[in-house]
Amino acid sequence: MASQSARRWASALLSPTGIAAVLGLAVVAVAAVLGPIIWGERASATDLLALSQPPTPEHLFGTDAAGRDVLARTLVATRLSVLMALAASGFGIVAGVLFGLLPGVLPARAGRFVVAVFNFAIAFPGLLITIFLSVIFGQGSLGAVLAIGLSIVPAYARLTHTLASSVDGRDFVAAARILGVGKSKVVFRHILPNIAGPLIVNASVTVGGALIAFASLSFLGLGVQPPEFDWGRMLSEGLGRIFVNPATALAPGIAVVLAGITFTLAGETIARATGVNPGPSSRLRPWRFAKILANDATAVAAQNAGTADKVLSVRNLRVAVPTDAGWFEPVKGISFSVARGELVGMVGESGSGKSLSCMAAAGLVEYPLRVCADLVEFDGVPLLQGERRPPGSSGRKIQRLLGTRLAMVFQDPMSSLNPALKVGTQVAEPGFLHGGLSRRAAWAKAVRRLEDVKIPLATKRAHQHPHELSGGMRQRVMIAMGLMGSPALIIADEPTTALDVTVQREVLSVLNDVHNDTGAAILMISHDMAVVTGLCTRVLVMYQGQLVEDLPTAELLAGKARHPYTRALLAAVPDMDTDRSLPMPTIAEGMDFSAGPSARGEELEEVLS
Ligand SMILES: Nc1ncnc2c1ncn2[C@@H]1O[C@H](COP(=O)(O)OP(=O)(O)OP(=O)(O)O)[C@@H](O)[C@H]1O
Repeated sequence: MASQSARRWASALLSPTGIAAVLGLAVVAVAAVLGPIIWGERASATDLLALSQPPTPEHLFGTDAAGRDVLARTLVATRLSVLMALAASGFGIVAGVLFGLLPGVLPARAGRFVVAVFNFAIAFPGLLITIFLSVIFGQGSLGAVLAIGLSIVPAYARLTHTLASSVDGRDFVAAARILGVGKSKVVFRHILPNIAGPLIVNASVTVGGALIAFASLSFLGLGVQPPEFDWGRMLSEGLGRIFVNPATALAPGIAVVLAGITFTLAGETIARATGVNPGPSSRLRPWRFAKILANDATAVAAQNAGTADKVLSVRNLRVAVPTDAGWFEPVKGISFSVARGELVGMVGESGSGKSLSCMAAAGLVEYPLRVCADLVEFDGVPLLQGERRPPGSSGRKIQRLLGTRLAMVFQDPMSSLNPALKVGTQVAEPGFLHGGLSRRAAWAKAVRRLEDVKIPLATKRAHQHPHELSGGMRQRVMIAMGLMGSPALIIADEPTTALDVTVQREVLSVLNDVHNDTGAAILMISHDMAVVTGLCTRVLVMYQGQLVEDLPTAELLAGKARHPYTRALLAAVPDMDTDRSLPMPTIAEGMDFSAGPSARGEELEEVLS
């Protein structure tokens, strides 16, 4: 675990962002520590013969109105500018985090009051609060630190509260509460460690923001007062003479921007190192194509030949996931197709790559994962060739095609429906997005579709939110949403796993009815052999990212599976004749089926015996 985290830090620090952040921080640190020692004298030395001079070899950024070297002053000002930004951010962040966690510790009513207070404070622009507070605290560095620190508090409190609320609903927090763990212990032991990552990342970005806030305050004459000077004060002095000598404002301006970028890059690096934002893998591309077929129109035509009767054709599809140790391929070059109107099942153990394959085929796999294929074609339109969209196919056209001709039904309908929107609004959406219907017409069609999937009192249900529906109804809502277009294919990813047995039957029967009524093909992903063999006419078997078997259901049930893994999978399914006094056959983890259909190792015999 420790070495994994060390590897992640090493990879983050060695990325271009990490290197830039480290170099930037080193420059800022050296200037802050050594600046006043090395350039302190030069920064305060006035040269009455060189007042407001433009850049010269002796004064690279010219001199100010008192004849002092602007570059030396900028370097010396680093210490005060950075220290003040760090102090204000530290104060604001600590107070903000404590304030944001407070609602979790206080009784419900008091907690709501606290939330209302920081929500109220956040409604005011940060700079306005800063100016208001600095007028109260008085001019000078201490007043500026307090004013900027306090203005950071509401935003940080809100961020902390939002992050804490998202963790608060998790099962482990509920378990801790059931065990009688006190409120503050739950907050500090269970919630805070789980939100620390994003808070730390935001902290470094906040330091960059604070630097700019100090510059703004000094620019308004409210921050640091002479003889002290920071970048903001220098900016304000320089801008007064910008038409006479622009270089005097340029040097502190560049310093503020560079320091701001440095802290932001540092935040990005910490995010990658702590896993909050994984970032791109160190190796840019998992695959190297000797020749990108996408550029070859003849190759496209040749590849498309023979796919007309297919609603989905997938050739050599691969998905790669970036990990600390390089690229991991959960889908290793699979090829399959679904004919128009066909019922195909995809089975395999958990983690075999079923969902990822189908999501990748539907173009739903996102960065940082990478997808490539010799060809993915849906409804006669090539979607992917190599790692890109084939030339000539527009993203808009593909989006419209997928929006109207492909329906997806996911395992957990609660997380695939937006809890904040009414069911009818969500079902109607494809109607006015892709179907060219008015909102009213789309709503009416949505209600008809809810009736089609046998939702009782569809008009009333359309006005309800997802949490007011049962699990089976939510699943039917997802199917109804797919029916707003004229789907050629429904990809159902474990649509019945989260439902009880009777509701499972209802949902399967709705899917079957939809297939019969519309002629849509169905690609049903499941680890339940009974569900797949009950509905589908052909079965695809996935094992460790590979498609190891593709055969008609009748042959599968007749014991004609050729691959040892499929036979092992079938052997592990109980039936009415199974002797319940004997332990069920299991497929041990790590069993080697790689030798393919001809393998007849001892392991297999053990499973099948
Ligand atoms: N977004 C992702 N980021 C990283 N790894 C992923 C991601 N999605 C899937 N994987 C990995 O890819 C592998 C295949 O996942 P997939 O969801 O396709 O499995 P599955 O066969 O559908 O399993 P299950 O039946 O449990 O849903 C797993 O090892 C999983 O951890």
